[in-house]
Formats: sequence, C-alpha cells, structure tokens
Amino acid sequence: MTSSRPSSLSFYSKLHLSAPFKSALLFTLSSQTFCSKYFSTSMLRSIQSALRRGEVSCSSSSSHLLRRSYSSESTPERKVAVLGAAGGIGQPLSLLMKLNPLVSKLALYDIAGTPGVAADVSHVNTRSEVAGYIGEEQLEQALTGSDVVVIPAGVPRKPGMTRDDLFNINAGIVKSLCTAIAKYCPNAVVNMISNPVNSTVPIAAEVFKKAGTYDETKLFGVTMLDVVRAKTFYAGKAKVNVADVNVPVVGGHAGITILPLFSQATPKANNLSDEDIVALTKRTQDGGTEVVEAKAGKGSATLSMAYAGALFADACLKGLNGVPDVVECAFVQSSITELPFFASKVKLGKNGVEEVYGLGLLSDYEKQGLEKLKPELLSSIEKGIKFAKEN
Ligand SMILES: NC(=O)c1ccc[n+]([C@@H]2O[C@H](COP(=O)([O-])OP(=O)(O)OC[C@H]3O[C@@H](n4cnc5c(N)ncnc54)[C@H](O)[C@@H]3O)[C@@H](O)[C@H]2O)c1
Ligand SMILES: O=C(O)C[C@H](O)C(=O)O
Repeated sequence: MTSSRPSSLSFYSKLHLSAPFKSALLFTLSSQTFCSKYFSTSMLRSIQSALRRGEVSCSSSSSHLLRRSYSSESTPERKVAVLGAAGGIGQPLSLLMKLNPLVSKLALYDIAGTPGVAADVSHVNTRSEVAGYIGEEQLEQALTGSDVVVIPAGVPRKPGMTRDDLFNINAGIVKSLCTAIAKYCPNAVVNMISNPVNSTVPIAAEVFKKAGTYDETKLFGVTMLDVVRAKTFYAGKAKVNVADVNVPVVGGHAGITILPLFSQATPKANNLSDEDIVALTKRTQDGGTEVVEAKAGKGSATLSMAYAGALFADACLKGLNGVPDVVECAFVQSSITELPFFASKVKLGKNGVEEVYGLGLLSDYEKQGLEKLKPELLSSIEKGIKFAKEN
C-alpha cells in the first residue's frame, strides 16, 4: 500500500453496509489510481451501488469519480415536488431537498413567490435541476413525473389556536392539491405536512379513492417532527448522546394524540423517574404549541419541520431506491388498532409502506395514553372523511 493516505474522498455514512464494505469505506481515497489499485472492480461496483441507493454518502467529487470510472449503472432519476414551497416550511425544505443527492428534479410549487425561491435554490451546486411553478395553471407541470410529493401548503397556527382550527382553510387546499395529484402523478408517494394531519390524511385518502387512484401504501402523514422532538427532549433529560437516541412516537399529530413511547426509547436511561416520563411526554405533545407561543403570532414550527420533512422524504426516496430496512414513524392507513389511520413505525420500500409495525410492549402509562387518544383521533379522522365525501 502506498504511504500517501489520500484525503479528498471521505465516506462518512456506514449505515446498512456489510462488514467488508464498512472496512473498505473506512479508507479515505484520493484518486482513481488509488481506487483501482486497492479496490477490486466488484467492490467498486458495490460501493457505487451503495451510493446509488443512498446507503452511503460521500463528497460529490468522490461520488462523481466513482460514478464516472467504475459504473455503468446510474443513480435513479427521482423527481420531488414541494407544494407550498414559498412558505415558512416550504423554503428551507426546498433547500434541504436540493442538498439531497437522491433527488434529480425538484419542482417548487406555490400560489405565489416560487419564481424567486426556485431561482435562489437553483444556484446551489448539487445534483438536482430546480424549477419553480406558480398558480394552478402550472400545477400539472409541477406534478407530472413526480416520485414524491411533499405538501406543506396551508395556514399555520397562531397562539390560542388548535390544529383543528386550521381545518376550514386547509381542508380545501389539501383537497384541491390531492385532486391534482390523482390526475397528474397518481403513483407518487405523498408526504402530508399540512395540518390538521389527523384530518388532512383521511381527506387525501378519500380524494384518491374518488379518483380511483388510492394506494394506501403511498400516503403518509408526516409525524417525524414529533419523533425529532422526542429524541431531543429525551437525550437532554437522560443525558445521552442525541445522535444515538431512538424513540417511537405513535397515534396522531395533535396534543394528546401524539404518544411518545419512552418505555421503548434507546439507549435505555435508568436515571428517569415516572415524573420525568410524564413531563417528557407532555413536552413532546405540546412541542408545536411551545413554538407557536414563542413565535408570538408569526406562525408555527418551520425550520425544525423542514428538517423533519426532509428526513422523512429522504427515507421515502431510500425506500423507493430499494434500500433495505428503512423504518420510520408515520401516520398511515393502519389496522394495528381499531382506528383506520394511526401513526406507528413503518417499513418503507419500493412501493411505499412495506409493513406497518405493531405497538410492541407499552408501559401502563402509555396504555392509558393510548386509550385516551383514541376518541379524539377517531373524531378528527371522521371529520376529514366527512368533508371529503361532502365536498
Ligand atoms: N406535520 C407537522 O408536523 C407540521 C409542522 C409544522 C407545520 N405544519 C403545518 O404546515 C402548514 C404550513 O406551515 P407554514 O409555516 O409553512 O405556513 P406558511 O403560511 O408560511 O406557508 C404556507 C404556504 O402554503 C402556500 N399555499 C396556500 N395555499 C396553497 C395552495 N392551494 N397551493 C399551494 N400552496 C399554497 C402559501 O402561499 C404559503 O407559501 C401549516 O398547516 C402548518 O400547521 C405541520
Ligand atoms: O403546532 C403546530 O401548529 C405546527 C406543527 O403541527 C407542530 O407540531 O409544530
């Protein structure tokens, strides 16, 4: 082996890689010569496949080098559309999607403001081509060919409001956007962010059913922000490394319907009392309100939501690309309780949801929380279904 240890290629994600890959990727590479000298063609092809599927990230120069030199396979083309792209969530989410190497086309749609957002984001030197679309007459173009459609369109809360108070405005917005999705990209995976998620997802399902395009494996209410919050708050209280933390959050996305399962959190924390768990649960359930109040009339969570939305869209893209064992929490059609929609861990695959996981063992406190949330969640689901049937 040469003495000059290369530095320009640094691989930094080892997720989902088999042992030989892991050791191979621990090297830092610098040149094509090095690549061909120390990695067999088959190993380079395997690294390339891992890159293609998004199982491993590397600097764009290294990715380019590997792609150019050693592979006949290309990264799958994936179009992502963001509806509501000029909004508080839409703008940072569009930027984060532009940074995602799994995206080849990024369509930014809104009723106003998208030419500026698209021009701005398009200057970022990453893979995807960005286009802005404005107004209903351009919605067809924005959606056509989309693999994933992310919807943060709609009004946010102000202090004193519940998410359900947004229903009257957002239900109509979601209905019209989903009608267009059914028409122009019926096979797309839909990530619903617009509130109230407990109702907007059932609305979307009804719209797709009416259009004859409903595929329950492709419709997701994005509850990732609840997971992001639960991880952050748990890590802070338990004094563990937040990067190592996992906490499933189940139920729905509003108040007590958000049920973090801290009894299943990892790493296990022995330093938390029952009172700590109650406080952590309440803080997770009220996380949205905490931000709404701090913003004092200027909207709700946008930056943390953009982060959470980008993470979830990335998980969907990985699933579509065939990455194994992509598991996240989301609000989906479900039979794990008596409710027709429920958030729990789901496995994401080439067609969207591959498996909806059950709740696992719950503490007595979580069992009580589960029973308490059911009436409210059911009524929000029924409200959405009724709206979509009657309008
Ligand atoms: N799921 C979650 O965890 C979560 C988290 C935070 C916010 N939200 C929700 O996301 C939504 C958006 O929040 P925000 O802070 O970005 O609001 P915002 O007002 O800043 O942005 C909303 C955007 O939607 C656009 N819009 C309105 N009608 C549209 C239509 N018919 N087609 C396309 N775009 C349209 C607006 O022009 C605006 O740019 C709210 O409903 C909010 O409650 C959900
Ligand atoms: O709280 C809100 O209204 C926005 C969002 O649902 C959140 O959880 O931050």
